[in-house]
Amino acid sequence: MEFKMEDRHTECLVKNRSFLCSKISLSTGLLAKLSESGVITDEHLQKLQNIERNDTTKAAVLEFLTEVLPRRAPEAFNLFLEALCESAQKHIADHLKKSLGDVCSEDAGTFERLREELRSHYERRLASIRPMPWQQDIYLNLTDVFVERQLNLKTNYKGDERIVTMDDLFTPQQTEEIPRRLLIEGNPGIGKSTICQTLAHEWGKQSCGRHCGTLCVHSFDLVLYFHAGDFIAEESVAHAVQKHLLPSDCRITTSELQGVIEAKNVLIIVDAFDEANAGNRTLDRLIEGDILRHKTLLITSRPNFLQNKLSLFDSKFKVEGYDKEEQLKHVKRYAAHQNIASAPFESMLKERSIRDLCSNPLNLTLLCLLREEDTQLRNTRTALYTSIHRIIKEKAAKRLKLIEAEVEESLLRPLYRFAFEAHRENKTVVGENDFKKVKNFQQVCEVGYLTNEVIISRLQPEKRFQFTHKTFVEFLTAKHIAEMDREERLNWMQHLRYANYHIRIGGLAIYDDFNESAELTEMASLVIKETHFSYEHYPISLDSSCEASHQLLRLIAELNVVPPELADVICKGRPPLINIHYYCSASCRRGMLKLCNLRFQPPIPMNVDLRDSRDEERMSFVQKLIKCKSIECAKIWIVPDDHTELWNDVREWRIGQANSVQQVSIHCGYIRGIPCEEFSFGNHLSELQLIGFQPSHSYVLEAALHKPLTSLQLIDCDELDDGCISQIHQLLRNQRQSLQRVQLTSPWHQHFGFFLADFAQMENLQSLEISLNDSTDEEMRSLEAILKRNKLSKLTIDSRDYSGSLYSVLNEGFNSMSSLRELHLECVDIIHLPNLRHLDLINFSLLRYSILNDDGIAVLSDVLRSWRNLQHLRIDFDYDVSVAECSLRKLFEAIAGCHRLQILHFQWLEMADSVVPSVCEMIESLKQLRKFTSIWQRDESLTEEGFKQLEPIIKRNGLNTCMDLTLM
Ligand SMILES: Nc1ncnc2c1ncn2[C@@H]1O[C@H](COP(=O)(O)OP(=O)(O)OP(=O)(O)O)[C@@H](O)[C@H]1O
Repeated sequence: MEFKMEDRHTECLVKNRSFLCSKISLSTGLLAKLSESGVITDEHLQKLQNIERNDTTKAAVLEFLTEVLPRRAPEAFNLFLEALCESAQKHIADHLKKSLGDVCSEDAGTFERLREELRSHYERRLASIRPMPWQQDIYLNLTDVFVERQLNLKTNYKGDERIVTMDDLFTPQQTEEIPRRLLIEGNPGIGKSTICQTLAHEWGKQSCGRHCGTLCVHSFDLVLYFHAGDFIAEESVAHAVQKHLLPSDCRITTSELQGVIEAKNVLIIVDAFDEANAGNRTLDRLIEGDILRHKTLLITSRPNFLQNKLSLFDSKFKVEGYDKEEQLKHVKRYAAHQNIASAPFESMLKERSIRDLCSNPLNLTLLCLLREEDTQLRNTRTALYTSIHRIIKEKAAKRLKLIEAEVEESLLRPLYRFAFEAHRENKTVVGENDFKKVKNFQQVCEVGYLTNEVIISRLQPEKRFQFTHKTFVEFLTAKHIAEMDREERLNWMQHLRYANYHIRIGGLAIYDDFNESAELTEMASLVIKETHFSYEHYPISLDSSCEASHQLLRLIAELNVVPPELADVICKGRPPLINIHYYCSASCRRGMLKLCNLRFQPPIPMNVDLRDSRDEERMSFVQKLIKCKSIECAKIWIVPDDHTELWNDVREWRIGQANSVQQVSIHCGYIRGIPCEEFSFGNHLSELQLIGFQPSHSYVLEAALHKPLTSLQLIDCDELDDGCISQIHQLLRNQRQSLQRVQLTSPWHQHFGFFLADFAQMENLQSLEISLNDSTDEEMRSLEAILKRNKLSKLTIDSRDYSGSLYSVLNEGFNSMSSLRELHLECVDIIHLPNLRHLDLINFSLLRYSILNDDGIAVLSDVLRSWRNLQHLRIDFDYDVSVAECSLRKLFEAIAGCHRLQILHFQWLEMADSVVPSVCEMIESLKQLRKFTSIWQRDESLTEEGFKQLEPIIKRNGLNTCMDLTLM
């Protein structure tokens, strides 16, 4: 890249050319200094030495003066003078300085003194960051923790932007001109001051050597670093320098300062325009170019304080929040600086409850400080937000020169109410009409939770305000809820929609601010009822998720102590089973641990799905559950990355041992190889579920051969080899008496019918799930025996090839299966199974690849009418077959008659506008329905009109809905 030297430097070199050619000695010392500071490259060096050797020193110096130096970075001139001084040619440097002085009449001595004074001031005073300015003892080393920022450069009035790095700050942008007035805008705590501080500090560190490739801060002779308030009551920049940047015994007069500032290439940095913009005459003149027009001025401000001065700026930048990479860099630098492991900080970035905060550098720094200082704080989100809120409040008090109580009373309370109202309408941006009602609104904004936004419409600018983070709206809302009176609060809670709706606001500050536990109990009962906390929850499956019933867990996670009355209410409403899913938040898990401290008799069984996350927090969570007396950690789901991890998990959690978890689900998909050490389960292993089992995992089965299994499940099982088959035969024979549940299923056309003879021997078999394909007559006879024994309560059959004999065995069997409550059929044509209507099912699924044409729907509608106790229904429609609307309507009518239905799941339902009314009627009549899912509406026959009719259903109180629709 070609650079252009400052004109006055070029002039000075031209004027002194013959002097320099005859006086300069290209000594090794000088050349070494020049290359050390980056003024010349190795190539230049060689060239100069060649010229000197083949011609004369004068010729080499001339080459340097005309071809090299003028094309280097602007600061190269000063570096050249420094190199002269340091290589015993100071007299030449002095001559040049004097000559420069002739050009611009400044006192070289004053400039040097001033520069040294400022450099050492910045180097020492700006070396650390103090995130909480009133707590001077908390500081971080700037160079160690600083994360390089990106800036959005506004490229036109419409708001188009381009990303540039900090190195490009002073590079000419739209025109060739070096920008003279620069503006950086950004939200509170986003890092504006830190950018200014870094620039001044960098400059203080003398030259940049070769590092800065462009017009960097080192190209300025002087950097003057101010807070906007420094100009108040100062008549000139020189006065402000004298008062705020120099020691009082420095003895440089303001007129000397004025001379230097005028003569030199100066950068004036002014931070926080928003904090001191009123009546700041000198600063205004500086911005307007009424004074020091040719000097570079960089101003920072929160957004939209300079609205009427925007045209004066050549470059306008915006700093935005950290992206993921910058967040990671921030926490890593922080940890390295504090000399501690970065893992806990990195996992903090993933914690859902605080993830929102992490994009703001101030909040992220506070989170790091809080996490390091007090691990307790991690335990409740309320405590964490309260700490941050306290810091923001103190910062506001300092900025606004008020005492904290005044900030709370006159600014924060109105803000809490304001947030509550915004939250109710699900807004983070508020318009003029909303804030006109609030007294002192401008000051309320300055606290730091709201930022000023101006939407430029061509006709008229519109003023709007935005909350910096959505989670803060929730926190502030909770503060308001805590201040409501009791009746108002209960009334508000009663009208909330709980299902499929995260009332996070409830999860914050409210409880700790209550003294009356009667009210707390009342509220908890309401939440238990509305979120179906006490209902039976279905065991975890791969696609199950954290739902509204966990709301209570998240609420108690926020309590420091659970009062006895509240504990009573929770014990009375205990659910028969609790699931902790992979997607549960840290707050669900903390709530669960609080629940462990209550006394449940008998203990509540719990399933925990850990999947592939082995972070410290989850590991210790499981350890605590295992030890807990009130909870029986029944089943654990793990997805080990390899055999070593599997071995570690089984050992660490003592899987299968008497006093630990005895049911396990292992996802074997990633496990390769065999552990070197012996692999074994404890002697009490009662349930083993293996997903993605392959013959290479047979050592896991081996370890279960002699355990008292009640349940063995091989799901998504690969083709078995002879060794595995005989191992399973042996296992089934060993456990013939104890096994109550077996599953051998595979989506890949596998046939496991050869185990049916073993199953037929099991007297206590209650649940059978199997994939069949091409069964032999003998196998069919075994199946018939199992069905007719009438012991099964659950049956799943998945067959690619329903031979006539399988249909007839099933259809016949249904006549005598009065114990069957759960039936799942895959790839079936239901018209061959009319005897279904003799069953008394609670849970029925017609799964994928089933044939569901108009005839099938007629049979299904018919059988549904006879299942009076049905609670759970899943229908996977056939996406290759279109069905008549009247058939669908009949089906919906039949479902509408299943009054006990709680969960309804449709897959691939073609929901056209015309069937929407009957879907609505169906759901309307299902009073007990609490979950309705309809996935993948492939056809585009649902219009916005139809969707509008569905809306009241989707939003029905107490109904958890999940609809995946495509609108036309
Ligand atoms: N680039 C960065 N690298 C590391 N930490 C940063 C960075 N920027 C900001 N921080 C952290 O965030 C805190 C707040 O940043 P800063 O004071 O610069 O924000 P601001 O935009 O000036 O805010 P306000 O408008 O409230 O004055 C700093 O004290 C520092 O701890």
